[in-house]
Amino acid sequence: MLRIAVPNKGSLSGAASAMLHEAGYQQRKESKELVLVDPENEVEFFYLRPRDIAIYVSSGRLDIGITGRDLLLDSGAGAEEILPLGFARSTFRFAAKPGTATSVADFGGLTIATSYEGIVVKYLADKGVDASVVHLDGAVETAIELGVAQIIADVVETGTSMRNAGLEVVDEPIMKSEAIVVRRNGADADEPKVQQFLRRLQGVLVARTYVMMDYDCRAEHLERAVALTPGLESPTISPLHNEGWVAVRAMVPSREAQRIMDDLYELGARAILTTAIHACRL
Ligand SMILES: Nc1ncnc2c1ncn2[C@@H]1O[C@H](COP(=O)(O)OP(=O)(O)OP(=O)(O)O)[C@@H](O)[C@H]1O
Ligand SMILES: O=P(O)(O)OC[C@H]1O[C@H](OP(=O)(O)OP(=O)(O)O)[C@H](O)[C@@H]1O
Ligand SMILES: [Mg+2]
Repeated sequence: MLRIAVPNKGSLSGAASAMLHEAGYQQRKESKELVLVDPENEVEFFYLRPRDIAIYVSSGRLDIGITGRDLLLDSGAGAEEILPLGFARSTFRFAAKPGTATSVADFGGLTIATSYEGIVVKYLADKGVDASVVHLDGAVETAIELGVAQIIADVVETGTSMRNAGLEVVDEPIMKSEAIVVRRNGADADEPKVQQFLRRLQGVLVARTYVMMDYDCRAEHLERAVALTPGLESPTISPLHNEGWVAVRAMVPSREAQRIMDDLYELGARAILTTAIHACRL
């Protein structure tokens, strides 16, 4: 049985379970369940704190896990990213009251509050900046108002929390994060059960970002139409009963679907349809 760590709380938890469910796996029905066995798929899910997941996976007790890229880096655990999952996207940034600092080089002698001490200490060391770091569990934005620190380093998604605390970001983002799949450093990359799990998640990612497009067009416009809808490998072309017309079928990125439909219509294509993809293996 493949043993997989899934976030039990926080920003990653709901989206990770939703993605696993879309990939055909059973998921727990209530948040107090700690372990769930899915015998049909030969998988066992362990619901763990997102921060602990890279540590469990690096110990070799669990085969793979879903966590955040920032949490993996912060843990310093011997685990590596094998698939980005496209949700819980954020940046990790420094912020301060306006006028405190314009770059990391100004942080010398100051105190920085963060829940991600591992990332911050390493970053400051790489930059050769001598600042103190104080660890807080959350609501880090308030640390400056309460005098615990002059700088914070925290997750920024929309920037609302920082703005509400009257802070502005300082310097470039330390890193970009999103949910990822991790496994132990150096573990066998070709393990069939792991490969099958990754293919299922990749199938969900593709189903979420592509739609299937069908349309009819005159044969003389085919090359221009295909340039608009090249598909992933190459579009399917079928003859229509009406001579001189063909039917085309190709996957297109959902974000571009409406623009492509407009362009195809301009080209003379008709009966242009898009349908959702529920699952796929590429
Ligand atoms: N507002 C957010 N938007 C996107 N990702 C976020 C956000 N807040 C936290 N994350 C991501 O979630 C992961 C941290 O999860 P964790 O459960 O430890 O904290 P949390 O989501 O802030 O939950 P809580 O504060 O309720 O414990 C990190 O990968 C982080 O980048
Ligand atoms: O840029 P924003 O869209 O405002 O999102 C970022 C905020 O979201 C998270 O906080 P959370 O609500 O999890 O509280 P916490 O700080 O206690 O973890 C994170 O720690 C930031 O504070
Ligand atoms: Mg939080």
